[in-house]
Amino acid sequence: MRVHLCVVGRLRNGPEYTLIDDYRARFDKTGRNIGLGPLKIHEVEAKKGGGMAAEADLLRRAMPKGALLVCMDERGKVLSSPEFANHLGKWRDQGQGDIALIIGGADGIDPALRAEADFSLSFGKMVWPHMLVRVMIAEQLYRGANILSGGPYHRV
Ligand SMILES: C[S@@+](CC[C@H](N)C(=O)[O-])C[C@H]1O[C@@H](n2cnc3c(N)ncnc32)[C@H](O)[C@@H]1O
Repeated sequence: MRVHLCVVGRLRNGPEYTLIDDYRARFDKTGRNIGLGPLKIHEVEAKKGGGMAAEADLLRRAMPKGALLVCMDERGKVLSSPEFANHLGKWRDQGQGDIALIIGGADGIDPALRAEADFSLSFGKMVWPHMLVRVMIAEQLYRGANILSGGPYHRV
């Protein structure tokens, strides 16, 4: 199951970029044996003043047709890491070819796109900067793949 991280705004070689790339590589390596990956990152940027609706159009175009749509949203469902891993495993086992994880920009995700989501995932009620959310979800994808593969990375 291919995973697409569709995000608003471009990161240019900052510290977050290095971390995301590290977790992306680890996810791909671990996921390869268990039918997960690769993780692809799609950065979109609307013209200045385009607003959430313009960003939503670009995000819709960035995700593959038929992808399961997961919106990152502080109002969404809070999961433990094993629960998130189970969701990944369930979607994979259902034969889902692609999932798209969406992270909004400074104004958030357009409500119309949020309403289209198959699942909304929250990292808690606090609002995090989108660059950090990218790092956090990349890490949780790697952690989830490790849990599903029986690896030692996740310890409670
Ligand atoms: C700076 S936040 C935008 C917040 C915006 N004020 C809103 O109401 O949606 C940028 C993006 O990061 C993600 N995000 C921020 N905090 C989050 C959280 N606690 N859980 C899940 N995603 C979060 C969401 O995708 C959000 O659109």
